[in-house]
Amino acid sequence: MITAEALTKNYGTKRAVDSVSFTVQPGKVTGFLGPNGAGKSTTMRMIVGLDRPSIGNVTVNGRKYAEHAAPLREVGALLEAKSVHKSRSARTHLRALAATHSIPKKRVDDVIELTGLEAVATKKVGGFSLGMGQRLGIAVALLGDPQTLILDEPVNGLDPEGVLWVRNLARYQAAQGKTVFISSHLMSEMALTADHLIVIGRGRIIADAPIDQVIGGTNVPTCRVKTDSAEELMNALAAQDVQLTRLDAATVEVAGLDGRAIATRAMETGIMIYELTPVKQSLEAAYMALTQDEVEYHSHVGNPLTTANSGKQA
Ligand SMILES: Nc1ncnc2c1ncn2[C@@H]1O[C@H](COP(=O)(O)OP(=O)(O)OP(=O)(O)O)[C@@H](O)[C@H]1O
Repeated sequence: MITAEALTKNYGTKRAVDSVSFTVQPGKVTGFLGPNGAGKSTTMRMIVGLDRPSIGNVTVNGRKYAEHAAPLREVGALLEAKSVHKSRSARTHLRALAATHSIPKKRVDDVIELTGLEAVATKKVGGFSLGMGQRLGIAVALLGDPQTLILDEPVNGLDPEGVLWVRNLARYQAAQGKTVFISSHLMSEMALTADHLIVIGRGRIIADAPIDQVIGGTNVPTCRVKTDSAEELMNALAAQDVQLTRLDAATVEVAGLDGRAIATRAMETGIMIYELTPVKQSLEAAYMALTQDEVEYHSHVGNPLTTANSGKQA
């Protein structure tokens, strides 16, 4: 179990993590989500003692990371900053780490096989692709067969087979009763992997709940409607709190009204609709709704077909 209490990190005048308290439970995969710069990596780095909290504290199974006699056996971590000698081979790197914890060479061979690194195990790490580097980082995390796994963006750079493998690995480890804490920006993948989510924005926790609750909590009724009069339908449905998105010539997505309300309005205005399909809320949509006020680094290319709170067609 990971326990954070009023955990805070200041970098100069910047408060990267702002008094966060949470527990990450064993036997579950806990996803750690948040916009760029929200404080995910800083939090993870504090868990494994790579950054010192300015205020508060964080423990793994009741102790600070540095107080564990054999930290690699207690906590396996894949973090962004890698301290790998680029001229070393993957196998040499893993063996050197294993030697610090009296981990047998056999375990090194096992994690090389487990992470699909056999073919490049003797190659210099400096020449590794992004995905191979990630696999090596995961191999390091698994080396001590730890009770707790902390993976910061583990699927970054992995091919589809690798992404699936990380998902299965995380699920398997949790099923074994281990604590698994994963950050990711890939919502579709997180939806398939996590049981529980902690969402952070500008250094503060904005959600800490089972994934179904996070998705359901921001649920806005949404339907896809097919009609030959899309523009007229959008005009008829336009209202505060209704978001209308023209998906194609004959399809409008309506968020904020249920099927009955849409059908009633269409009938009142003499618009024929020939399909009305409820859309299940996605984790991505729930995440966007949760974090819309927390994003520091906005992109400015929107969907030109989306009109919020307006019935105008783009
Ligand atoms: N060593 C540092 N010195 C100064 N500021 C830092 C340092 N590390 C992180 N920060 C700042 O702290 C904030 C949180 O950064 P952090 O890397 O934890 O975010 P994140 O949620 O992991 O973001 P991303 O999704 O982009 O990886 C950011 O504003 C970042 O610029």
